[in-house]
Amino acid sequence: MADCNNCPAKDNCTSQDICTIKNNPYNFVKNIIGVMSGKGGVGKSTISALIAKDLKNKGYRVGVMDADITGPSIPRLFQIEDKRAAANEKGIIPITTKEGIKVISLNLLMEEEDKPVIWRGPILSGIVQQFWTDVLWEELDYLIIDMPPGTGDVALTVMQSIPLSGIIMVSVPQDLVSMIVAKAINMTKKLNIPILGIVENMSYVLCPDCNKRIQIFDGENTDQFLKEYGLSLIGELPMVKDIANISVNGNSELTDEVRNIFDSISNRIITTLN
Ligand SMILES: Nc1ncnc2c1ncn2[C@@H]1O[C@H](COP(=O)(O)OP(=O)(O)OP(=O)(O)O)[C@@H](O)[C@H]1O
Repeated sequence: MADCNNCPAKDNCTSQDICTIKNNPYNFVKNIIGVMSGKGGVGKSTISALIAKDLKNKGYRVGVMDADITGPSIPRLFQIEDKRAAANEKGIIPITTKEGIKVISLNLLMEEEDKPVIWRGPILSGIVQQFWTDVLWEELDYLIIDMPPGTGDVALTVMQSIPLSGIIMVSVPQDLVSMIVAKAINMTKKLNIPILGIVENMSYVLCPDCNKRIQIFDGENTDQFLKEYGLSLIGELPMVKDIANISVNGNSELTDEVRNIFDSISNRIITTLN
């Protein structure tokens, strides 16, 4: 029988008898959102960080778990790459960013951030499990999990050993309708995890001189694809320098256009999970 007292899923769960999820008795996390993509490099980590910052701005208690163990970019996105997490008898203490967001990443536990982790799947999966069971998240309204790209071993571990409230799927226009995204969507559906929506990153380029939107890919089959899978597009982000530079400048350079898109994405998350 699972330990359900402080499980975020306890109100809607029907599988207490067979559930094997372990929860940390010190943690009370209300909502857990996995940010997933069919393949790497589409902006999943950047979007995880910017959703977390927007939720924090709205006054929520927010944490970010970097489950992309072999490509951990979350510490740099929060400019905490020089910090190292400590532990006490209760568990691992996440680093708190200047915005007040709690963050854990393997890089915050490694001596040097550029040392590769040459470990096989079961060890990587074990680390992700520990990020849930052994990190002192304490009370959070939202825990954002930057998932590893694709549908491999570690992604499966996140989905099976952490009680996710929902998934945000990140894609780029040229592969929104592709088989790779469909695989990730089907995996999520098979594991009965709700998809809160799709965020299309690098949807268009904004001309820095005239502010004209340039749509590089026409995305003509997108509507049909979304309809087929019963999903909605909850944000379309431009490809712009201020997003590419958040690990250097933080949020300070973000335009109102980009801020408004994240405001609307996080509002959708809040209302869907309420
Ligand atoms: N909308 C955007 N405009 C400009 N640059 C972007 C945008 N989104 C992401 N990038 C840049 O694209 C690169 C990849 O982004 P990111 O690391 O967030 O992707 P990822 O999907 O998490 O990658 P991985 O799967 O390898 O971890 C980064 O250099 C990031 O700064």
